[in-house]
Amino acid sequence: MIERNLAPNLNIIRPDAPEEIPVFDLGPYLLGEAGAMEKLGTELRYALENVGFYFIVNHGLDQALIDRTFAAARRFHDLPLEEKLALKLNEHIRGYQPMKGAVTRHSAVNANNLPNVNEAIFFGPELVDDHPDVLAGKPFRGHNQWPSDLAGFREDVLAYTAAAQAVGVSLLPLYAHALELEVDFFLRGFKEPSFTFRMSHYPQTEVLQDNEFGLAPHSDTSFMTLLPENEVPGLSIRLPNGRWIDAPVLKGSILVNGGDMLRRYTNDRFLATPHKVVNRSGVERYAIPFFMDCSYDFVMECLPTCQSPSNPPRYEAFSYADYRAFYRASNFGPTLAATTA
Ligand SMILES: O=C(O)CCC(=O)C(=O)O
Ligand SMILES: [Fe+2]
Repeated sequence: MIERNLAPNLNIIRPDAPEEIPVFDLGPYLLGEAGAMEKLGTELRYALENVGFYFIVNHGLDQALIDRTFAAARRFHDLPLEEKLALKLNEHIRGYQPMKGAVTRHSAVNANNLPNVNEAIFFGPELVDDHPDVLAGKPFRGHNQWPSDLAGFREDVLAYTAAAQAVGVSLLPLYAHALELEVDFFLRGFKEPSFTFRMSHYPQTEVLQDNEFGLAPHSDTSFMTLLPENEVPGLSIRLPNGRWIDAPVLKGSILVNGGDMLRRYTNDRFLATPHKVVNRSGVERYAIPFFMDCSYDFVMECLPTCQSPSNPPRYEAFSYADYRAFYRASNFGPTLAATTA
């Protein structure tokens, strides 16, 4: 059972916390240069203990594929509403969530009460019809819903999610080093990563009500979120010193952050830093965050290097499905669907 202790460390404002989001060049590490893994891993520890966000550059994800995926998000959201509504979000977090279709109630930093001014379509791992989990009706293990009439869309989404997953997995040895664990520690738990891939559309909005956002202040649920650089601004981040900053723009980068599953797994050692979106750019904004988690059946037990007799585990062991079910229940509003990622 997951208890409702949502995010204690978010309430602690640390005036001394850094204001900069670190930038990591993955080039030498991906080439296997001696010492590169240890150096980056140590820097990653600092980033996740003190900021909760970092940029990666030279990450190996093809920019043409990123561009095509942004274009695919636009093409999807340009479809007539009836076609999108035919793919209505199902209980497995796959499908279309209409504009203002969800309230982010699950937030430790703001009392959100108005629906988010965005629409989105969600995908998860593509499972074959006779996958044992599908046949068994396991939660969050259903089918993706694809638009019938959008040439190349499915191929682009599948190529992008495979590529983003490869980037996420390539970072896992750094997380292991950061947490003083054997280098392949997380690779074992992430053999078949769970993920949610979200393609969001934020219409440009000049006038917002009080407490209304494109996406209200929230922390992600994920172990790791990968967000490719967006040419349209709108994302801001609440740093651990309590200050909101606009996310810096860094050409060709991917912004990575930790969510609540990482925070719980690390006994609150690594941050799940809140962020929000408001699109006042004057143009339509699209975003393609990839939320990556461990294998479906893996159980996250408080990491050995994140506990001690004076710092015992604060959370019971949990699986991806346990956390998603808890999140859905705690985020569910009386009339509106829960937000999903
Ligand atoms: O739109 C963005 O830039 C960020 C989106 C986000 O934070 C989310 O979908 O969880
Ligand atoms: Fe987010």
